[in-house]
Amino acid sequence: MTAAATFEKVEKVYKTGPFGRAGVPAVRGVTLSVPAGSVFGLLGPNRAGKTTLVKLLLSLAWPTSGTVTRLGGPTSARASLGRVGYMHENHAFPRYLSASEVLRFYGGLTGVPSADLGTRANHLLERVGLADRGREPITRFSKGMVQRLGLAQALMNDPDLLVLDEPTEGLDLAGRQLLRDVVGEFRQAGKTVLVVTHVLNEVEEICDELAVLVAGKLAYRGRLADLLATGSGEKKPLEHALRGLYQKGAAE
Ligand SMILES: Nc1ncnc2c1ncn2[C@@H]1O[C@H](COP(=O)(O)OP(=O)(O)OP(=O)(O)O)[C@@H](O)[C@H]1O
Repeated sequence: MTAAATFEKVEKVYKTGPFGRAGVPAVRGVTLSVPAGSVFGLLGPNRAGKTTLVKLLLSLAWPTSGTVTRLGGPTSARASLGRVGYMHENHAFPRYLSASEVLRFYGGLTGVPSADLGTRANHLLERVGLADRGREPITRFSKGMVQRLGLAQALMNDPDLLVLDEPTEGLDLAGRQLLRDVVGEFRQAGKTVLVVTHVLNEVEEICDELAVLVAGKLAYRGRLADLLATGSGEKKPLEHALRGLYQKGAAE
């Protein structure tokens, strides 16, 4: 099976302190493959290294050692970034832009031909329920509206790999359904979705496979169904299984 992303013996130590002499180990010896066509969850407690793995995948950071591949090539091959959509946890869109301008700006950055930017932006504004607000400055947007715009932005380049970081944060029920629909379309099209989340319902509803990081190390990699089986008989099987992994990982 081909992989949308691979991490091979990856270590990431952030340099801190005067002259970068101190180091924070964020990822410790992670070997992991995200199969193409899967809806893959990345879970772990706070500071586990989840965002760091995503940054390594998106060339926003570089491993201290080990190798990371994206869509079949090294992450240094920037062209493949044009096939990735990234819905950030905290969108920092330029506040002076309108929603439509945000989409056209980011679409341009990810290689959407300029002749297609307007049509694509209008289509996606409609898709995420913002068709009547496209000309408004986003300073007037609520948190949920910015989140919907973030989803539209991640879809501008019709990506093969969609990375969602805490995607349901701030979304109402209709917004969550929209997100599930989008993920369903990716699954049907044989495309890959990588979801970083703390929301367990979300994991149970959309993910096929998952990886659990604890203190920078891989604590579990496998099918959701198999992890759920380890917590079977419990009222909240996934929560029970994860709690066990988190405790074991923290003690190592
Ligand atoms: N730029 C940075 N410089 C120094 N340390 C960093 C940097 N970014 C992250 N870290 C540290 O790396 C570790 C892992 O952080 P990371 O953001 O990857 O975790 P996370 O699993 O995404 O956490 P959360 O669930 O809290 O968002 C933490 O100890 C964090 O303080």
